[in-house]
Amino acid sequence: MRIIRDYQFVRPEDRGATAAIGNFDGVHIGHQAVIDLARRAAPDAPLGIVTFEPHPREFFAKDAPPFRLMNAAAKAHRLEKIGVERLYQLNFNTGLSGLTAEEFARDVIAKGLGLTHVVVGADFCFGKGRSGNAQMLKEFGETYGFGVTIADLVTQDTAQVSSTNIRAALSEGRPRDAAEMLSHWHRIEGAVIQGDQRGRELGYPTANMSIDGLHPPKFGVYAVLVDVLTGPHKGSYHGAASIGVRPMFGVNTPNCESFLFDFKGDLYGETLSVALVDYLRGEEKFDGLDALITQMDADCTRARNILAAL
Ligand SMILES: Cc1cc2nc3c(=O)[nH]c(=O)nc-3n(C[C@H](O)[C@H](O)[C@H](O)COP(=O)(O)O)c2cc1C
Ligand SMILES: Nc1ncnc2c1ncn2[C@@H]1O[C@H](COP(=O)(O)OP(=O)(O)O)[C@@H](O)[C@H]1O
Repeated sequence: MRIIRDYQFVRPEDRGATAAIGNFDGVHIGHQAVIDLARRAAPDAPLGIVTFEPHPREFFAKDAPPFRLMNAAAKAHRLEKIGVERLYQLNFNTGLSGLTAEEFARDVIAKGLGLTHVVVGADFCFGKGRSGNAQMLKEFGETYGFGVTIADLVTQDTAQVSSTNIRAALSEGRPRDAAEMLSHWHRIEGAVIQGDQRGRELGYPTANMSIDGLHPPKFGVYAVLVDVLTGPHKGSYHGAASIGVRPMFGVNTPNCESFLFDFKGDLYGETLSVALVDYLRGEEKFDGLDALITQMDADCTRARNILAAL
């Protein structure tokens, strides 16, 4: 998969794609259905995605609480996994956000990216002030020479599959419900950073990751599948992770800390992808470290059993 960030200087081999347009936060089954339509609309053309970084909501409401299900790198990984060949990850700035609907259709889709076909969800809005809708895109396509497919919204058990419902499932500690809507585990992806070096003293070294900018799942302890994506320890591991603020130690910045079972080694700086499988319990403040360690032992036994049964 090639990532193209600037729509004004696109190489000839990156033009002529069929692409789905949207934010695709989570890449859930609704998104995948839209992407499939793009694939089927022109099976011989490269399959593309047009998306925006930062997410337009982050751009317009910089102080709003974090809501993203995945960062840009995690989204790119997921899209590559499902067969996307061109990721047009457009820089969402004053210039792009100021284009009218027609300018976006003409200058970005047609002239800039040279797309032959685009697919959007039925609720798609685009252009300055969200003034363009799916039907208008169809008309612009006729004028500027690209095909347009409007995808229906996908539903499951009557509830709409949406990034919003996935966020709600995660906030309520229901990662399996989120996974059902995603068709894959919800994952937190990023680099392993330094913590307080306390874990190793507890007998539980934990690989720490920032969750900055991400929608926070319910704070607490999870059974997790951990993929180490880089470095000498590349591979898949079972583990237990704690997401939250560590009330035992009075820390305020939330993060994600994973203990990998049957593993020893240095993970600092490596990229991890941590899949949330089951929520085990809330974060607690114990009377002493021994009580915390006893509880962590129990958490790990439970997590091992859950993960062995997958
Ligand atoms: C399975 C598991 C359960 C945990 N439970 C709690 C908890 O209930 N309360 C808490 O404050 N921290 C909890 N933690 C977080 C630990 O306190 C933290 O990983 C440890 O302090 C190491 O921090 P460090 O990586 O910054 O050195 C848990 C961690 C793991 C791996
Ligand atoms: N089984 C393991 N699970 C997670 N990390 C481990 C494990 N064994 C060794 N490590 C290493 O130890 C580091 C965590 O140790 P810890 O004392 O918790 O330090 P920190 O506070 O910096 O996270 C990890 O980042 C990783 O490099």
